[in-house]
Amino acid sequence: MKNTMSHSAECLRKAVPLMVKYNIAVTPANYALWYSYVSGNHPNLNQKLDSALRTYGTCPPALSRDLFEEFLSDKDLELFDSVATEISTVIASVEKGVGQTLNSAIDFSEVLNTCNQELDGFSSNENTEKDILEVVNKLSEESKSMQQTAERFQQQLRAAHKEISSLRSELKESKKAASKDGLTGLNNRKSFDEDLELLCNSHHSILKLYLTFVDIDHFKKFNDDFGHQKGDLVLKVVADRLTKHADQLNAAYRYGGEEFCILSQFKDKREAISYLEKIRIDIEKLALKDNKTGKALRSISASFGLAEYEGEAPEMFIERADQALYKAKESGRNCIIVA
Ligand SMILES: Nc1nc2c(ncn2[C@@H]2O[C@H](COP(=O)(O)OP(=O)(O)OP(=O)(O)O)[C@@H](O)[C@H]2O)c(=O)[nH]1
Repeated sequence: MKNTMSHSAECLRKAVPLMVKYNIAVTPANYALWYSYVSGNHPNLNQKLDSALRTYGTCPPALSRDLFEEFLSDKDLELFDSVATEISTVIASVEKGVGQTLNSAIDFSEVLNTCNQELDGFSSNENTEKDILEVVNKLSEESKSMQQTAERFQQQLRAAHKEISSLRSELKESKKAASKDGLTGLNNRKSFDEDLELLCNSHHSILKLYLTFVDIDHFKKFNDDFGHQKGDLVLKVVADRLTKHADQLNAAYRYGGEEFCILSQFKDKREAISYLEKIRIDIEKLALKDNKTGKALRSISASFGLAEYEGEAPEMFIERADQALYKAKESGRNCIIVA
């Protein structure tokens, strides 16, 4: 893969007309996808896109999403992001250069105007004076047109700069969205897998690493009695409780379905348990109401399975915390069990 700045800029430039041609929505995710297509980094991606274009004459949104997920790694997105940053920097420096040129053009024009005025009052040799005035007028005209061109150029650069800046912030947003759970807004399973791997591999802190599984009790019954939508509401309010207690050392995730998990760092198990106890009580105290009737819904509770990291593989760590959760359910639910 060619990795030069000009190659990257070329790819960015080529991506947009293709997206327009094939009627692709200009979202940051699609832009990154088509940037990748043009740069040819993933031959299989190109094959699949080409086949979609042959079949549908476009790439349907659902397929674009699948291709984005399948082919665009965080590394690709970082590369795309850094290309956008580089281009933005280049534009900024060119803009500065043009700004300076513009200023010198204005200076130049002023000098010429002054000369012009001085020459106006000069009358010793009419022919020479006329000649000089003509030259100065011509120079002055040229300087003005140079100034206009530079102004236009600067406007174009400003527009490009703005476009790249908003593209970068949108890309950041789309990356953020890719790491969050759509229903609860918590970190999603993908983020959990990444964070767990990272923490297990780099855990040398004086604090210990803990994993807790949190599972809502008798949730199936709640769904059955009040409907799936009310069930979703329960997931959201429980997620809110977890978020309320989250901080730099305690990150909460939706693991899947009605199951959540927390990656924490504490001095010891006692600290970890007292932290979880606060969350358990907060969930127990939730007073859910039916929005329409105002009637109180059934109270809810959650069970907790906690494991301290013992240097094992992440899967084993998960397994132990899961086992602890299983025991919490067996022990009557609404409690914390340590592996
Ligand atoms: N409303 C809603 N329900 C979900 C979602 N994901 C999973 N569920 C439901 O969560 C329920 C989980 O039920 P079970 O695993 O049997 O466990 P439980 O009823 O919570 O009982 P215990 O865990 O044994 O206390 C199932 O009925 C799933 O349909 C979701 O996103 N929204």
